[in-house]
Amino acid sequence: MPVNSTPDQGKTPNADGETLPINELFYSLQGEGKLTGEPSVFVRTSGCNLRCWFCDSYHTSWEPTHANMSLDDIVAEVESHENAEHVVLTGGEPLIHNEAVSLLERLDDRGYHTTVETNGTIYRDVPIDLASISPKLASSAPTPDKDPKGNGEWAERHDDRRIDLDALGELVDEYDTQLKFVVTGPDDMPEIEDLVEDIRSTASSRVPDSDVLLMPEGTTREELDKNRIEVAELAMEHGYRYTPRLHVDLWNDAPGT
Ligand SMILES: C[S@@+](CC[C@H](N)C(=O)[O-])C[C@H]1O[C@@H](n2cnc3c(N)ncnc32)[C@H](O)[C@@H]1O
Ligand SMILES: Nc1nc2[nH]cc(C(=O)O)c2c(=O)[nH]1
Ligand code: SF4
Ligand SMILES: [Mg+2]
Repeated sequence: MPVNSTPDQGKTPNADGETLPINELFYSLQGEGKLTGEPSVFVRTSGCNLRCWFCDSYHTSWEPTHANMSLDDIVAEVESHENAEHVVLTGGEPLIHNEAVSLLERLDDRGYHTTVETNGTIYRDVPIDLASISPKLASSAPTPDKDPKGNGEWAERHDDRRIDLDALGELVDEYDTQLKFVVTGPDDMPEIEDLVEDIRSTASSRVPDSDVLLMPEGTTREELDKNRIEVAELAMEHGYRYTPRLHVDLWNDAPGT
């Protein structure tokens, strides 16, 4: 269900009035990370505290669009996809919303496996089966030459906010995790290695190399064709995992996939 309109659309909030701004809700295969290939319902919230220049969900960050949906309606729509045992809460940044907590509790009560796709800047105490954390590197900054909308107005705010070691440490300690880095080229590697070491020093639990995943940057097959082999070879060189972008390989940049 792609949602391109603005609020409410006549939806009735549930008794406690909780709603979430939903950009799209669809059934697909998990395209990224350790659970790649798993049939999953994706719930994509709108709104983000960062502005990566390459954001593949432009209408949740740079120009957010959504309909406010009640949690009842979201859960009902998730349940309508009868073959899915996995739900992926993504965005935008889903953890900026207080109501994400109630949604995850309800999904957990119903026995779903929940993955949360997060940029790792916010920790919340909530039932999450896999915290899929994608910390943002310096190369994600929307500098004037890369800004998809303006002239670099977000670059400084983005850079100030993109890493919060306390939040990363808590996420790693409390949940099963994967650290999924978007790689734009070999120059990203020293920062990834330093950050992984910083997270290891901050967290109490062990962060094995097998929980560190390198994902090529790219929103189309053509873009991925240019860098997937280089990123795969970087993963081999460093002993980290490689993750494809299966949905892009299968369906390119089609919405709702
Ligand atoms: C749109 S984000 C939403 C969740 C959260 N805001 C985050 O960044 O992790 C979902 C996933 O797509 C990744 N992503 C976004 N744009 C990308 C691109 N151009 N190439 C590769 N991965 C991208 C993010 O790093 C994240 O792992
Ligand atoms: N198929 C598919 N897998 C995904 N895994 C993470 C996604 C995301 O946008 O968070 C995503 C997505 O948008 N589509
Ligand atoms: S943090 Fe995630 S949603 Fe926000 S701009 Fe970056 S990739 Fe897009
Ligand atoms: Mg995506």
